[in-house]
Amino acid sequence: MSTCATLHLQTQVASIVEVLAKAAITEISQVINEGTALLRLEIARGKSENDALKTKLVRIESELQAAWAGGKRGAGTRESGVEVCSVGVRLSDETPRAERSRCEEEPSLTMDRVFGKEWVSRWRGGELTAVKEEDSSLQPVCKEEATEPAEDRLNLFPVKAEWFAVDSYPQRGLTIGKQSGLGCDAEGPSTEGLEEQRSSPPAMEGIEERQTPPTPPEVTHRYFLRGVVRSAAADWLQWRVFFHGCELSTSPPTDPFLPKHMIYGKSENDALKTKLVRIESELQAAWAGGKRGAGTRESGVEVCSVGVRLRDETPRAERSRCEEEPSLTIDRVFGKEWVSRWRGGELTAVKEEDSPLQPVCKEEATEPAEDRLNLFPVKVESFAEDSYPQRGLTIGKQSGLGSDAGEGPSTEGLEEQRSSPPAMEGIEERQTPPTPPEQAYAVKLKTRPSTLLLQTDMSGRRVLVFPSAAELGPALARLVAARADRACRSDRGRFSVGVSGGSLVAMLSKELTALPDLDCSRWLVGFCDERVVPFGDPESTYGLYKDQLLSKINIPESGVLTIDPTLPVQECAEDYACKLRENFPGEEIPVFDLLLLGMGPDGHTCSLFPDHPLLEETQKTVAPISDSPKPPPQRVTLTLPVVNAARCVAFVSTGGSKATVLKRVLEGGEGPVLPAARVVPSQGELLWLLDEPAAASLSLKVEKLAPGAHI
Ligand SMILES: O=C(O)[C@H](O)[C@@H](O)[C@H](O)[C@H](O)COP(=O)(O)O
Repeated sequence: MSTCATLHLQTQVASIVEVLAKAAITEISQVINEGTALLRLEIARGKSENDALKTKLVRIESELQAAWAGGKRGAGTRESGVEVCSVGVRLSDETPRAERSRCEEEPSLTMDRVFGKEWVSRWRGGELTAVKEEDSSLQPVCKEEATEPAEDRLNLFPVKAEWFAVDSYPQRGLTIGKQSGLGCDAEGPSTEGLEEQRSSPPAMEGIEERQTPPTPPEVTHRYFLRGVVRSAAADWLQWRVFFHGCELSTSPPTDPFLPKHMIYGKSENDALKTKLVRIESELQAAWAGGKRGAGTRESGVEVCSVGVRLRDETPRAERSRCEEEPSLTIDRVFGKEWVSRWRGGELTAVKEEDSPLQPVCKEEATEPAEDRLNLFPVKVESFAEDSYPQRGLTIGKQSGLGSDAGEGPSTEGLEEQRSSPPAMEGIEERQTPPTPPEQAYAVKLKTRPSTLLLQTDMSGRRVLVFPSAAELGPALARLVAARADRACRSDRGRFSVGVSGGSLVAMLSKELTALPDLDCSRWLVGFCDERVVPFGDPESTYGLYKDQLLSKINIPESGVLTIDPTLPVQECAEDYACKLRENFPGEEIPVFDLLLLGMGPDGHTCSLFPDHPLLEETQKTVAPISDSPKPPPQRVTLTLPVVNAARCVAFVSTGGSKATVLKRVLEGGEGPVLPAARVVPSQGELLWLLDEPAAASLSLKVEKLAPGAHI
């Protein structure tokens, strides 16, 4: 080609390229402008969302603040002016000066174990000074006077401080609470020197404080346009155009022209969202976990000073959770430790100091309101067998619950009360004197707002009497079905029940199979004891249940834990214990939801017989016995540690032949404690279902259920 033609061609190509370049640049700048406009819109939206998030955060946090400040409604006494809160003591206007200074002096430490979470809080002078959750160390908390305008404040009160190891900090959310991030080391917050930290927020070594927002990653200023530009005018034409010195990153455009803080706004936005989610879940957890006021109205669960109380609007799921997981609240106030257990919103047991947990059951209040004393978990001494007559109940006024002037609840005098039963003014004593230990005896307390009937047999025991076995049977079946429903709805998702032999087999089988729609698909049935005989032997408890019950309900084969009767009795017990371990994973002692026990005329239960060494077994969960006084001689049996670990133990005993032994088991008497009287669940409920002939000799207070009533 001649030079002239070449030049001409080059000119043409140059002019074409120039035209295209201009078109491309126009196109690109239009795209950038649109993109920028979109980004600006996005940022503006993000900013407004930011602001909304901050506003919501401040509100949520103030709600949490209120919750914390609100503590749990006290079970304290009006007179003392000191109200015990869930997380400490709070002073009211009428708190006497002496009391106020005492509160200032003695930090109250409250440890709440509610729904498996341990919340420890320390208060001084009515102010929350430190909190901790689970095994993190106590987080000091000081509430700085807010200096920033409200909408900019990130947090104002003690929330569970998330501690970031230094290397993880930049990737994770915000440090919660500048105030609560007080001094931390690699293991998390230290608590020594809390006092000086109250003066000023200490350096958070290891965690950079957020003086200024972290700068966003450098945005590359080099713009390389790499890509395929589809020219609007010429769809058919695809050009690959490279402009040196002008490269646009191929990642989503980070507009270089936007002010930095607007880009930062997005990451802050995300961080705020993260924090908000956490705070809200904290709030939910706190409410559900039993911190009054820290929850949401929806959860409907309000924590009282010693536990959780259900409200009408408490959602069913929350209600069952409260019923399922007894909340145990340990309040250390004025140097005293009050432990209270609540289940289903009702106070089921209290104890003070190192005395064992005392059961509490509530009768409907009968006295007129004005002459009732205050509701307060009373200190009830548990009586050792030999000391019982010498020690009285420390109840009501004597234990300083109705406090005297200004001194607040006093505990002096408790000691001398041990010497002689205190005068129980305003408290009706039982008509007949209570009888010696491991007895259930009840002293009627006049308290507000209800009459607490205290039984001191150290278990949440109830004695229910039915006119006859015919009425008892259906109530038993309803009890089993109700406990099964509750257990299946719990996070265990199944119902574990232990059944006994004897007359229980026929009653239970008849009544359970009479229930409509009984769903046993998630049941696990074990045997409280079993005879080591072939399953076809009429003495085999499993054999009887298989014929009368198990073959008639929808329980899977894997849902029945049987022994291997072909093994020698020792190995048989070990094999059965192994099956329990497999079916109660992680539980050193298997915890059954319900154990159904019978009691022999000699006071035996399971295959635990009077004066037998097996009564002292504390290590094994299943023990062999070869000398059973009740034939057949070879059996395996659950031991007392397993029986007493159950969430609920229900004895069923009917017939006049049991009357004498029942009186001894339930009301005590001469001689060693019988096996059935040794069933005192440590955490669970204890129910005795009797018919009137069996209860004929009892003088203790019993419950009589109306026909069809639920237990
Ligand atoms: O297999 C067993 O023998 C039982 O488990 C046993 O502990 C039974 O429950 C009592 O002996 C009461 O039996 P009655 O209810 O028949 O009196």
